[in-house]
Amino acid sequence: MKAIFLTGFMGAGKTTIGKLLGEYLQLPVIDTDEQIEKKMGQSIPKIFAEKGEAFFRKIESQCLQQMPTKDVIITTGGGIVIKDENRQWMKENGIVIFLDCDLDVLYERIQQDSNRPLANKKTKPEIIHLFQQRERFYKEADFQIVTSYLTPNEVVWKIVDCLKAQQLGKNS
Ligand SMILES: Nc1ncnc2c1ncn2[C@@H]1O[C@H](COP(=O)(O)OP(=O)(O)O)[C@@H](O)[C@H]1O
Ligand SMILES: O=C(O)C1=C[C@@H](OP(=O)(O)O)[C@@H](O)[C@H](O)C1
Ligand SMILES: [Mg+2]
Repeated sequence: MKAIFLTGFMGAGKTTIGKLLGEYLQLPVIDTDEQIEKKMGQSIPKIFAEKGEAFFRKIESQCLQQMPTKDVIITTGGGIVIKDENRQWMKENGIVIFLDCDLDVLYERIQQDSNRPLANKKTKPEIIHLFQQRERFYKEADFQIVTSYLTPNEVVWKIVDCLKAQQLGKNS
């Protein structure tokens, strides 16, 4: 099976749902943020604070493009879609699933989280603006699932439905 990429804004549940999906499908899960932290030996906030966003984005693209592309679930950071080369690489190498989520729900989840430097201390209008800048990129995904009022397990089942539909499409 081709790699499954979960994309979406900060707080949409990519990391959480990826782990559950991995258990359900019995596939390994790799989180791009975790890979970056391992490679750099530093936390995401520290990388942003000491080296800046442009550096983080460079490492993020490198990590993404070194990922396996078969029988794996890859959970991405919310900003991975900004770069054309990343979106293109994911499309070419896997199935891209956009976890879409209501901005009110997202804001509640991320506003207090000091692990997300691009959300920390931002006002709600600033968060909305950031989302709007990225929305069209998220929408390039193969599938879009609205997760706002679903439990993580319900999201997993929806993803499995998408994968089955995709498989049926290929066989018909
Ligand atoms: N479907 C959901 N329902 C309720 N809470 C969720 C759901 N998905 C994620 N969460 C919670 O939201 C927070 C952010 O989830 P996370 O997986 O880190 O998001 P992302 O990786 O997309 O930034 C976590 O506290 C997680 O437990
Ligand atoms: O949206 C973004 O630009 C970011 C999202 C984060 O990942 P999550 O989407 O898992 O929070 C992480 O990659 C970094 O803080 C930047
Ligand atoms: Mg995450």
